[in-house]
Amino acid sequence: MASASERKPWDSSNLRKYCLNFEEIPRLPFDDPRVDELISSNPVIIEGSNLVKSATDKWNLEYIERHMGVTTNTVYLSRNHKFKYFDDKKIQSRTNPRGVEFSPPMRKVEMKVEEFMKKLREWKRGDERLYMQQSLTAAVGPNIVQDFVGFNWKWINAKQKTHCWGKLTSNLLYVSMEGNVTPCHYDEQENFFAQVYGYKRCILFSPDQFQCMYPYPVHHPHDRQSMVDLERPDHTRFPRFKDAKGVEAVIGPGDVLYIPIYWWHHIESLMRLGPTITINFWYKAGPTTIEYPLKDHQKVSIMRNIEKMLLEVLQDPREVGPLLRNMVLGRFD
Ligand SMILES: O=C(O)C(=O)C[C@H](CCCc1ccccc1)C(=O)O
Ligand SMILES: [Zn+2]
Repeated sequence: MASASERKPWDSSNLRKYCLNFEEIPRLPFDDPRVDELISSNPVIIEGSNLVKSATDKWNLEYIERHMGVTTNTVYLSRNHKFKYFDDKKIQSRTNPRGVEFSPPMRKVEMKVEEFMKKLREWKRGDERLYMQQSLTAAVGPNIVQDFVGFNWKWINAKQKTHCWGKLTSNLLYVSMEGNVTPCHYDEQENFFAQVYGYKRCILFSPDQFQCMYPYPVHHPHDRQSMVDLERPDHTRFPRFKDAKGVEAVIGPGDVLYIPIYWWHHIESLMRLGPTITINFWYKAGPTTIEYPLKDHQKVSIMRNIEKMLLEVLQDPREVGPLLRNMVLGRFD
């Protein structure tokens, strides 16, 4: 019988079941030269970087509650376990004059950290689930500022330089309930995803899986999210999804997952294993050198620009699909 320290902290009963099988994301020590060979076009879990050691050593919910400071924090509430992000600027935008109906799947409230933690402690089945997603700024308490200052900036600044990324735009602090799911989406920034407390399962798909992932239209509030429900995929509407090839890993305290720009990612806090705390490091993309053949993420960016331009000229989002269909059907086969 493995001792408590060697016993695996989780097993398959903590993971949600999906119809796809996934390859494992490689795990490498931070000083392994293969890390830099993988970065910028492949995900990789980097071990032993001590990137957020000042946090993994001390942070838990009690510490966050005591030191988060007096400002309110952004908390999402969902009636189910899915926290499907939506861009509220796209709900009643001028290019959506007829208000194509959209019912947000979750709601956003500003909460003091004490209130958030109280709701977490008193949560019972049937209550709305909570997910705090707060940008780490100087407004947090002095202890957390101190821990932030103590991150391994030497290591991550060197990574930013080696890979010619743009500036660090934000560090988001995620405090999630067990079992919460962030459905599959991509971001337009490079991401070092540092796990501080608890375990998260991360399922990633490359940008070249675009045809299998069926993203919402760019003008839709769920822009950048996949329309496919990983738990109950509609194989009639999304026939190519069954061919999607994903990679996955469960990350724990001290692990840093590199999520390359434009890579699809689904993130779940393991079930029945308690709350999770993560800090992300979002970087602007580096300069785009145009070399042929174009990379798949560059084609995603081109498709996004075409949809944006069409919306600008057509104005009515309902005309974008028909025009694109008329333009390609039977003409480029
Ligand atoms: O760090 C990342 O990129 C993640 O996706 C982390 C994810 C929460 C992200 C919430 C969100 C989704 C879409 C747009 C902006 C924000 C998690 O850890 O649950
Ligand atoms: Zn994301």
